[in-house]
Amino acid sequence: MRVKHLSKKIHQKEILSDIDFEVKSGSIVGIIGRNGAGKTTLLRTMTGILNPTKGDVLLEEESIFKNPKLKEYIIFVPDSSEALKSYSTAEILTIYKSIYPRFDEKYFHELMERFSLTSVDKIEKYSKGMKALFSLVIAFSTRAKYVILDEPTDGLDVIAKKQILKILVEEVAVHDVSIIISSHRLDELEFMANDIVLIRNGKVDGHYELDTMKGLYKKAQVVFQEYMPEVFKNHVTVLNQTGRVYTVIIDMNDKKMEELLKQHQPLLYEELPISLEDVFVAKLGGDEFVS
Ligand SMILES: Nc1ncnc2c1ncn2[C@@H]1O[C@H](COP(=O)(O)OP(=O)(O)OP(=O)(O)O)[C@@H](O)[C@H]1O
Repeated sequence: MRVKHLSKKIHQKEILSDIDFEVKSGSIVGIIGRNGAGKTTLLRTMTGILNPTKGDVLLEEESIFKNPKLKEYIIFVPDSSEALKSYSTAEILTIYKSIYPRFDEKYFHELMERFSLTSVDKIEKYSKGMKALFSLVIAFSTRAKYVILDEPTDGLDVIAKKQILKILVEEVAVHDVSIIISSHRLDELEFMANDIVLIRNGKVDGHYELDTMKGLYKKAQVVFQEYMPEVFKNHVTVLNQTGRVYTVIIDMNDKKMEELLKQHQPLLYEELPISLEDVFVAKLGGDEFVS
């Protein structure tokens, strides 16, 4: 799937601007960014629910807007299943079977059984976790090649989250599905995403392979004789300070760092494993970050 120079205006306000990236087949792409960055608008446009103001979404070089039949290969799971709450499981099954010609009913029943989901006369009878699982059961039963998920584990307990993460990884491995997932849970994305697209103010701020992204920064614990010299502070992102012990993120492209370390001779300099969340904070700037 190629998102090609996509822009979207809503009420004259530019929400997305020249978004351009590719989703490789059989990969998991994490869409990250601060609240209001434009992630949901991007996902809704990639699914064909919203029309772009400019640009396109291509499947095998063909526009999903010019050839709407291609939308059968894409399914969007929004972050709340409120819309269908007064329908029964059987009614939802019928609706999706009519929209998705490759809907696999056998697989649907298999997944329902696997997640111990029983049929109900109204989806609102399901708990939040059961609704989230049911949405995924429907999504994967459509046999769509691209499954687009908005905050799939938001507000769920640990067990439900684990069940969801497991089915996502399995679907990619076994059925070669591609998953595009917007999440504030960077720890979860870190566990499964191949690529990360960082959205900032409606623009792509970076598209990285996860491992490459982590290689751009180093995390370290540093202790100085006195407090951290100001010049040093200007070159790092301080994540935490306890007394004279600082946990910092260092930009690997900052050539001045090596020199500063030699010059100021910290009493202790110890590298720590870096997480996606650390990189996010470093990129979007310390306390500017709101999860
Ligand atoms: N229908 C709409 N009318 C007006 N403004 C909108 C509409 N939909 C989205 N926006 C605006 O577009 C911007 C991006 O919203 P969007 O929901 O895409 O962000 P997000 O990154 O998904 O945020 P969050 O992480 O909080 O869910 C926000 O400023 C929002 O107010």
